Amino acid sequence: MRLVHLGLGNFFRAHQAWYTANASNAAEWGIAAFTGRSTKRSRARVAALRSQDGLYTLITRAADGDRFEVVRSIARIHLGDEHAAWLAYLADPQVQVVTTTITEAGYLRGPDGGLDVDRAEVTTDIEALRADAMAPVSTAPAKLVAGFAARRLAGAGPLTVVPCDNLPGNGAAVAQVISDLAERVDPELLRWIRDNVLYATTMVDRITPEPTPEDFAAVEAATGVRDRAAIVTEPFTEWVISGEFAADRPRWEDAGAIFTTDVAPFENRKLWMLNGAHSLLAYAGSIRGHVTVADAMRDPTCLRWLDEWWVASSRHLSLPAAENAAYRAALIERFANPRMQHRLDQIAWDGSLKLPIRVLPTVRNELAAGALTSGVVRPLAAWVCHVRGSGAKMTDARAEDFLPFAGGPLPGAVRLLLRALDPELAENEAVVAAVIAEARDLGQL
Ligand SMILES: NC(=O)c1ccc[n+]([C@@H]2O[C@H](COP(=O)([O-])OP(=O)(O)OC[C@H]3O[C@@H](n4cnc5c(N)ncnc54)[C@H](O)[C@@H]3O)[C@@H](O)[C@H]2O)c1
Ligand SMILES: O=P(O)(O)OC[C@@H](O)[C@@H](O)[C@H](O)[C@H](O)CO
Repeated sequence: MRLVHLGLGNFFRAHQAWYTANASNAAEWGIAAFTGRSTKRSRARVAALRSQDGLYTLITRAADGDRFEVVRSIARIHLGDEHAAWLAYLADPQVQVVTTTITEAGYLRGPDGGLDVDRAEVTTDIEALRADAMAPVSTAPAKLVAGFAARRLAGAGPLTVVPCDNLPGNGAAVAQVISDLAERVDPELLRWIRDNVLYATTMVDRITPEPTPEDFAAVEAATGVRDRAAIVTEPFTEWVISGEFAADRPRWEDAGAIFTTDVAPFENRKLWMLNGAHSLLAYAGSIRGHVTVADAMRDPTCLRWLDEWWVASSRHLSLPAAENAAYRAALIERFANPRMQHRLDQIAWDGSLKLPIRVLPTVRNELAAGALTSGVVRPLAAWVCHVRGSGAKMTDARAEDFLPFAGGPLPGAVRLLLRALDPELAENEAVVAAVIAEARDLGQL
């Protein structure tokens, strides 16, 4: 094992595990994969993958047919609470890379981007690590810090963390939460981390929905194998990576990954145009009764909303306009793939953490340009409606911070809900008025 992954979910199997399997030096890079948590869903995944020795079928689903491929890069499979195994891998000098896909919520960032030290689970983990730097812990930042403590003790040398979640500047973001946590645990350990751990920054892109029983049946029909760990993804895939690596790494570039000095222009385009549009459809499209992205793409009203969103978001990107137009054309084709069942309620999860990343930059940019239109605030208004019970069912890691303000007359609720996303924006009367008007248009009284 030379690579450890935290957050064994759908996306990792369609993306990083696939790139690693297709690297020219793949034979040197077995992955030990851990789920982020130990939920019932995680246990089912672990059981399915273990029963297949880590092998699984990747279904690449184009509009005109499926391609089936067995991915062979996962060598060990663990539940998130198998702490002794986690420490043992991180203490092994052969292990030189840690990748993560733990969702935006998993980094436990507060409003300033640093570690949210007011959260109970963070406090509990800090106390545990103060007593014993390798104690069992539950949060991802604490697991990484405990792993680094084990690595330091073993003298196993430097390594690189490669975050693969939809967070802008994800390398700096994870470095910050690690440093915030380690400084509260042990200054010596913090020093070691600063000297030995490097963080890559990545933009990741490949639409990967939750697989369905029909997907498992498709694998069985085509290959004769009953594969309960199969994953469906789209043909399009992108991985843009920047940053130095502390030691060795898989040659992901041989599988198509792009190494660059600045991920930000690609990251902004992806987060604003793809993920922003996804969130728009998740909230506004589900209010119109749509269940999947492809359903919404058959609705001319949703297409008009997307058009308005893309005009607004793309004009603030630094990449050439012609490239952005091509990206947008490709998005229309990707979203409309009629054979992908990408559920809007899956995309809608954790909106309070996603909207500040995917939607608010465009709202601020358009506000600064004096161009605040209904098309720009629609994702925010639709999220307000979603929180007040319209469209897709709400699931949000921060629900307790804003749900108490969601009821009552719309104007007051809009102001308080916006405050939960961005206090400054909530003070802007033009924004508040535009969101109220658009929420009314979407059916709120
Ligand atoms: N699915 C996609 O199309 C896609 C594409 C690009 C990027 N991503 C990124 O990957 C992330 C995961 O997507 P997925 O489709 O694999 O989801 P998933 O639900 O299949 O897997 C999520 C993984 O994260 C872990 N996790 C969830 N909450 C956590 C928490 N609070 N702390 C620690 N671990 C936690 C889970 O245990 C699981 O291992 C997304 O949130 C996104 O940032 C996904
Ligand atoms: O994965 P999430 O929950 O951050 O966001 C849901 C979708 O917008 C996302 O998964 C996209 O499909 C993906 O980012 C495409 O690369």
